[in-house]
Amino acid sequence: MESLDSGWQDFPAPAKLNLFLHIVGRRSDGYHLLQSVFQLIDLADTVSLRVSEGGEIQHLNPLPGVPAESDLTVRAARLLQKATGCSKGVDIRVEKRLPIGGGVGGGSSDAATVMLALNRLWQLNLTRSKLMELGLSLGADVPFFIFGESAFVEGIGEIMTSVATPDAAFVILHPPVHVPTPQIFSDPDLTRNTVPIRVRHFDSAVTRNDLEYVACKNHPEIRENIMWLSQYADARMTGSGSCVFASFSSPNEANRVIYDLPKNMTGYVARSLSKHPLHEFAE
Ligand SMILES: C[C@](O)(CO)[C@H](O)COP(=O)(O)OP(=O)(O)OC[C@H]1O[C@@H](n2ccc(N)nc2=O)[C@H](O)[C@@H]1O
Ligand SMILES: Nc1ncnc2c1ncn2[C@@H]1O[C@H](COP(=O)(O)OP(=O)(O)OP(=O)(O)O)[C@@H](O)[C@H]1O
Repeated sequence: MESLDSGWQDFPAPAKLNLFLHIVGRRSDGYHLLQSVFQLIDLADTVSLRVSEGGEIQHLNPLPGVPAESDLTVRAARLLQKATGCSKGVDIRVEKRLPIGGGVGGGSSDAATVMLALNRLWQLNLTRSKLMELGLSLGADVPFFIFGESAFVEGIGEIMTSVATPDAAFVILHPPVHVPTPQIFSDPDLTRNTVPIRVRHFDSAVTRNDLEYVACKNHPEIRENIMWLSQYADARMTGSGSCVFASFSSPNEANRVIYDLPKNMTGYVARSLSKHPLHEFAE
């Protein structure tokens, strides 16, 4: 949340891991009903914003292959303008660290950060629940980042309950494949009938990621990364992939795993975050 003389301010957009992800049904519109524990981690993009007068929204460094108009940060700012009639504008830059299409929610988190930050910078005073409701139209994970703490998530991603998760260090591996989320959800081999969990908690022994089988079937590199990491701890995929992760009790332990990483693999160490850094930007 650094403020620079030029009017630019920096805001973090942290990633998430799905500690487990069960598909428990499908709605008539094709969207899937899930149960998941979402965990915030301290690996983050940086979103820089500069408020302008006159209402224009500009993305100054769009991602390769993502036109500014379809970037989730621009869409988030436009959505807030439309919902509130705010006449101010904003210039946007994003320093991307989170792997795109990695299942760590990078695009959704960038969008949530723009919404939380503009709620303050444009003095909109929207409530957290209103921001969550608006954010759902941008992506299924946006409400979680606005909620801003570890959560047991249900529905298509919009129903959440705060849940305590242990402090942990994670090793996250990024197999070199891009997994389009719609491709995974539309695969005929996806199981959609996991029996719903009744107790809202996380137990790695009785949970899994239901999207993992289909993702590994289409992208063997994901299976290879899971196998490698499984030498050290229970390893599984996050979201619709491609990233896979395992949990360790200390950053030292996680760093030792990264030390062993073969040269052709990419990995990061991250720590659990108990609250989103911008949590206080909405009530
Ligand atoms: C599976 C998760 O990664 C868990 O974190 C997310 O819920 C996916 O979120 P996302 O990548 O932001 O996906 P969205 O942009 O909302 O949806 C992409 C596509 O995935 C499918 N989709 C997504 C979420 C959901 N609960 N059911 C679905 O069937 C839909 O075909 C949708 O068109
Ligand atoms: N700011 C943004 N950052 C990343 N991707 C964006 C952004 N805006 C739009 N996109 C589009 O969204 C797609 C999904 O990106 P993202 O990195 O959020 O996937 P993901 O980590 O798999 O998400 P999830 O965990 O929610 O499935 C990208 O392929 C890209 O086309």
